[in-house]
Amino acid sequence: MWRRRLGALLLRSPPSSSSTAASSCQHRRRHLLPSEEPLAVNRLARLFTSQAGSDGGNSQKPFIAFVLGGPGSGKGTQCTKIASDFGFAHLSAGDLLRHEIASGSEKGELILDTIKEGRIVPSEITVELIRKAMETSNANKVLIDGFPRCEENRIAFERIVGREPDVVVFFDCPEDEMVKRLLGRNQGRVDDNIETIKKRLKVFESLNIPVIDYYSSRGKVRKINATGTADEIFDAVHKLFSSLRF
Ligand SMILES: Nc1ncnc2c1ncn2[C@@H]1O[C@H](COP(=O)(O)OP(=O)(O)O)[C@@H](O)[C@H]1O
Ligand SMILES: Nc1ccn([C@@H]2O[C@H](COP(=O)(O)OP(=O)(O)O)[C@@H](O)[C@H]2O)c(=O)n1
Ligand SMILES: [Mg+2]
Repeated sequence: MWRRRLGALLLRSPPSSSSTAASSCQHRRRHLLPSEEPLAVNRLARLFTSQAGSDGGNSQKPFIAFVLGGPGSGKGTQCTKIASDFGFAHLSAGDLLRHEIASGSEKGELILDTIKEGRIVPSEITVELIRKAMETSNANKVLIDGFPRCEENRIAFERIVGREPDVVVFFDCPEDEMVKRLLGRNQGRVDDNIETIKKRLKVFESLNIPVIDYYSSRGKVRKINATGTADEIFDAVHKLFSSLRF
């Protein structure tokens, strides 16, 4: 129901890498046997179970809000405001990946190439970065911004953590507005150019919308109209977070 056709601009572009992007995520969707679980994912499970209380566990688990929306929909902008007003830790998957590139780690080259192409980085890399960031922040309320980006991301997280996020906030924004914002972002990002933006929008439609649809069917999604000024949008966001129990 939230699927929107690409604008005329995007329809004219050849689907050069969307199929590559899809297969990169879907290629990794095979269910692993327990003995095959990536180390990072095992560690993530331990992080969550070790925070469980003596009541069987639920009271001390962090409240988790996944924050989703197309590229340029305003996820980062709104997360900063939510963190400030409601005391959430803000973990941006994209920022964590960019820091990994900047750190000069051996995974950096793969991450950089993937981001330049607008594709999805393998889940074990992203989940490990999120795990470390959660461990460091030790927060009891967490915004996870830009994750899960595809079914592989979602399955890796939920299967190991053993529960769903408490809420999924979806910033719904028209594509022409997202393109305009990204081209004006001016942060020197390697993926904020029109060619990569077209690919990212296609990846959002083909891989991320299904995740949003999945959580919608589970009653988890709170859709926010992401047009208007950042402050106008935050009015709606503020109302939403004021209504949540965390
Ligand atoms: N409501 C808005 N109206 C206009 N520009 C916005 C709005 N919200 C954010 N922006 C700008 O659009 C760009 C993308 O916003 P950002 O929060 O980084 O989105 P995302 O994290 O979803 O890609 C940034 O330059 C930001 O300052
Ligand atoms: N869960 C994630 C999040 C981001 N990424 C990569 O990082 C890029 C930038 O993500 P981002 O969340 O910072 O981008 P925006 O939607 O905020 O513009 C994405 O286009 C992907 O290439 C990923 O592979 N997996
Ligand atoms: Mg962002």
